[in-house]
Amino acid sequence: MLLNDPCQAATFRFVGCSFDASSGEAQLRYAFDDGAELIERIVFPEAPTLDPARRAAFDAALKLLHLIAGVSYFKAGVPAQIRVEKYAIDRDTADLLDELYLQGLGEFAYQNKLDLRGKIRFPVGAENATAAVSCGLPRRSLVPIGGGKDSLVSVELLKKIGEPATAVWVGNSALIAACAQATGLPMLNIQRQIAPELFELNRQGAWNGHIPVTAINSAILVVAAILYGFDAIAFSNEHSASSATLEYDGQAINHQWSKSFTFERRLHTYLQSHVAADLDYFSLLRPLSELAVTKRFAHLTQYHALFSSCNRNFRILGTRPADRWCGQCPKCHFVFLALAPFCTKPQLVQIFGRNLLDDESQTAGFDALLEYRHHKPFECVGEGRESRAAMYTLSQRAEWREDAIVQRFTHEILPQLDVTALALAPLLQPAAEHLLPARLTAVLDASG
Ligand SMILES: CC(=O)N[C@H]1[C@@H](OP(=O)(O)OP(=O)(O)OC[C@H]2O[C@@H](n3ccc(=O)[nH]c3=O)[C@H](O)[C@@H]2O)O[C@H](CO)[C@@H](O)[C@@H]1O[C@H](C)C(=O)N[C@@H](C)C(=O)N[C@@H](CCC(=O)O)C(=O)O
Ligand SMILES: Nc1ncnc2c1ncn2[C@@H]1O[C@H](COP(=O)(O)OP(=O)(O)OP(=O)(O)O)[C@@H](O)[C@H]1O
Repeated sequence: MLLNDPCQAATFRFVGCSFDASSGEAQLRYAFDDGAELIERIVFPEAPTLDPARRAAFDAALKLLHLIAGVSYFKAGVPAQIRVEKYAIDRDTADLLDELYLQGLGEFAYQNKLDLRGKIRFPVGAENATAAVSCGLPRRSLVPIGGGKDSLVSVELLKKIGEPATAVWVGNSALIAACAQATGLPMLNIQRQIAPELFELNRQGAWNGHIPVTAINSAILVVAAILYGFDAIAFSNEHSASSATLEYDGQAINHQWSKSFTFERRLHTYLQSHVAADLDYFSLLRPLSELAVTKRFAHLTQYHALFSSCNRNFRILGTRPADRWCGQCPKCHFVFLALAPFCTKPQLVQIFGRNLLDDESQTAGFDALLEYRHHKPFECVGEGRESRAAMYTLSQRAEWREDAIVQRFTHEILPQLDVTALALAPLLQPAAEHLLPARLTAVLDASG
């Protein structure tokens, strides 16, 4: 199949979106210039008949999903012009998208040596919308499950305070399904099929790189919340996700931008004013650092043989690790290091099947986490100060201090650091910022 070269296109078109109530399939259509349509399909299983009170909210949510999910395709060509057909968007919507596309594609632009500043402009064709109204959403939470530790910590916090919740995931990962099953919560699995032509465009050399996938999952779950009736979407994005990966040319580049508090607040406000006034979008773990999360996860032994944070498990096309942890990537390195202060050594080695801290070939990977001679990796890992505090803690423990990577830290890196900045305890204190609805703030006490 030979497709138009998206890098030569003048315009990226949001061609239209639709929802088939009988099959539960949403179709999101895009194109470059007058090229073939790229159609993403998202299937909401056993979709109930839409409550008429929620019709307007559903239509607004579907358009928002169309606009946000377009980032996967837009990035293949990054044309100068954006056209939204079939419906018009207002200033607030355009501002939200301009920021999401610029910041969410920050890593993509940095890696591809592109400067997108001032170049992404969604066209405004409508007056600002009148304020959204409440649409009678029942009081219950959707908890997105990613297969990793964070969402499982959230699940257990919600159970502790008796919040009615459903575990939801996007895509067909068996690993995520097993974690969701183990929560014992009701489950909802939403299928997502990226337009296959995108993979062909990638093979033909289109622009490629990281996209703000949490924003896409968020928009899918907003549609689900309105369709099935949930008034809360409880993500599990920690405080540390707001820190930039690096600074470049005056711009903060954050791999995890769509997990940041900035994006959370932006989407939360937008949804309540433009989609449904009674829908709460927030992260339950926002006050917690990565280390505060791993401390809690260390006690959730029922999930230790099931979870994985290694993103190689979640590829659509590429090869996946045989045994849940590839042991080579930044996520494997970070989660090993961040759990180590809170687990016994045999427990941790059993989870990973090996001791990554006693493997000299992993030195560069751990150096990057410590921000020693490298910048923090482009992955969802904690702040450099968290990794340094965890490593320092291990260097003081008999069971870890002889291990190759820990020994090297002690002899080569530690003498260059200020020991007073390496304490674990301050990093375990909850931060004040969060958007939890009042009924859920009890989890902040339950998480102590
Ligand atoms: C699983 C993964 O990390 N994938 C990234 C990887 O993709 P790769 O080519 O190795 O394989 P596939 O996942 O099979 O994807 C094939 C191509 O499809 C495109 N694509 C995929 C999903 C999507 O939503 N939009 C897409 O455009 C893309 O062109 C793929 O090449 O490398 C890609 C290029 O850097 C990344 O775009 C892939 O990232 C996925 C979108 C993904 O799901 N990544 C998450 C695991 C991830 O990075 N999560 C973040 C959360 C932060 C955030 O929301 O920004 C994290 O954990 O750090
Ligand atoms: N396929 C998915 N479907 C729904 N939600 C997802 C999916 N993948 C990730 N998420 C959610 O996105 C957020 C960020 O994902 P992230 O990978 O950081 O979390 P995690 O998988 O719970 O933990 P870990 O940091 O150990 O990987 C979490 O709330 C997670 O539940």
